[in-house]
Amino acid sequence: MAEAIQQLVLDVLDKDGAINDTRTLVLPGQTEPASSQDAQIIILGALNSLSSREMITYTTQETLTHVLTPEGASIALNGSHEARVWSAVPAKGEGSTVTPKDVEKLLGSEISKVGQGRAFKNKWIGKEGNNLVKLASEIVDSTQLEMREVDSTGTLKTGEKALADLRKRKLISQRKGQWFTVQKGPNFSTSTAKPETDLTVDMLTSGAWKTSTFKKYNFEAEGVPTSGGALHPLLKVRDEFRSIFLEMGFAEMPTSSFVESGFWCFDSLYVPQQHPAREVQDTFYLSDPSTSLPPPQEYYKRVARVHEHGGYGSTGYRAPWNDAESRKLLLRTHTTASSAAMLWKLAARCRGEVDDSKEDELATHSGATSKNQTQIKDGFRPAKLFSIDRVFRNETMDATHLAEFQQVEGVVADRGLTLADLIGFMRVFFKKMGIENLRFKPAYNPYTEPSLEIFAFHPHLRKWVEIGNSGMFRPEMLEPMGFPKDVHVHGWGLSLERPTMIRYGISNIRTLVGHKVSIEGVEKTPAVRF
Ligand SMILES: N[C@@H](Cc1ccccc1)C(=O)O
Repeated sequence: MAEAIQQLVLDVLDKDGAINDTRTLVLPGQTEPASSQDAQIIILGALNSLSSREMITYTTQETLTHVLTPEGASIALNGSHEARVWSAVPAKGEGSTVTPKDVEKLLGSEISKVGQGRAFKNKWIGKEGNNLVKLASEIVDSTQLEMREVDSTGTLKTGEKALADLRKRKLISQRKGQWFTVQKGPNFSTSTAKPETDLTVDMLTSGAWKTSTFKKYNFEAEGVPTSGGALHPLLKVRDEFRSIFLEMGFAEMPTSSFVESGFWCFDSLYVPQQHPAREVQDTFYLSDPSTSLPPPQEYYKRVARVHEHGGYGSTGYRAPWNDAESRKLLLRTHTTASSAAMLWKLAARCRGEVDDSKEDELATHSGATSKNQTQIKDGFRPAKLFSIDRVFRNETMDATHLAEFQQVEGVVADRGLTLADLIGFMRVFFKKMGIENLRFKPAYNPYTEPSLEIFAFHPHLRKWVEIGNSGMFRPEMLEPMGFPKDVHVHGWGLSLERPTMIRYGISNIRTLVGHKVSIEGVEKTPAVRF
């Protein structure tokens, strides 16, 4: 129906250019003019639809007209009650006689009663004995004329007072109406086909897009309000760690490669080749390519020797060395793999491989302080290095474990460092994170001795939670690199996820993966500090 009306409006506009005279619109499939409330709603809907596509413009006028009541309609047809009474009465001296009773019989009691009253008042009829007689030889039935005028024009020339009178007599009633002035719009066309809203694959393949009309963008429309972007909590906490490192004089290590060799991830760190952490259940190995480029040969030989036979005051593992194990490619299980590679580069001066007069890339990564730079001996320069990057472990995922996570790691290389330096350093470092209550527990790492697990008291959880792992790197690791005996390196590592979860009140580590966290975890949860 709506479509048909749209078509009707367009066709009329096409012929006339505009509809600005009053037209009676006969709805398709109907014979009566559209007068009902329903019809008005249908027409309005059709006009709105066309104008939203800018095919037409229209304005609406409210109209107030009058229609005849059934009684009014009968008067328009047969005359007023008084005129009918007058017609039924003979003129004077006509011979025949008519009594009021006769009129009542003829016209019914209602018409005869009201009609006689008015006809008497108008002096149209009078009484002669018991009989009624005409007093006027001719009359003008103004009520019937008024009814006919209202019927054809909806109003009366004589004005509102006369209309009010007829309404009171219940001969006419008011009717509200609407009419529309419709004009062609900028997109006028005689076709009601809806414009396309999407450019589809089908349209592209069939070529239909060439002839299709497309719905215009409505730039006035107010879009869905977007919430502002937010930094991922891991990024925020990473920034915090990074600032702490930088203000403590650390330099950031390059850690771009996720893929490492067994050599750098384990062997260089004096992790025995039979260590369970190297099993497939704990480490992801690459199948293609599966073998790394050969590591630096001299260093490699020294590492293999210390593992198999010992040296530097150590007995070694006394287990056969496997070249293939060392060359395996894997996803790094800790960023300590990068630390090892950086320390090996740092030791280049000690091995006499770097000409001191030349500036090399190490200068930018050494993080050396000016005080320490005066201590140059054996070519060694102290260094403070850090990294924050992704590591991978073949773990079963649960609320606190992921197969990949971010590791925050620092190493400090200097002469004469002791365990007290490490512990003191940890206190300063974590204090900057707002974590003051620390405990250290002896632990084991193949590459550090002594090793310490770091615990902090969590005031909300009301318990000690492990926040990191640390230790003094072993001579079996440092001396093959070429560091002199009195150079010590301490290091520590922690996950970025754990402090982030504590800070943002996130109980499931999986929430930290993906974009949901910005809505669920961060915006709704106030930051919790230790
Ligand atoms: N690699 C250790 C962290 C660590 C780094 C350096 C020294 C000691 C420990 C870990 O993954 O937990």
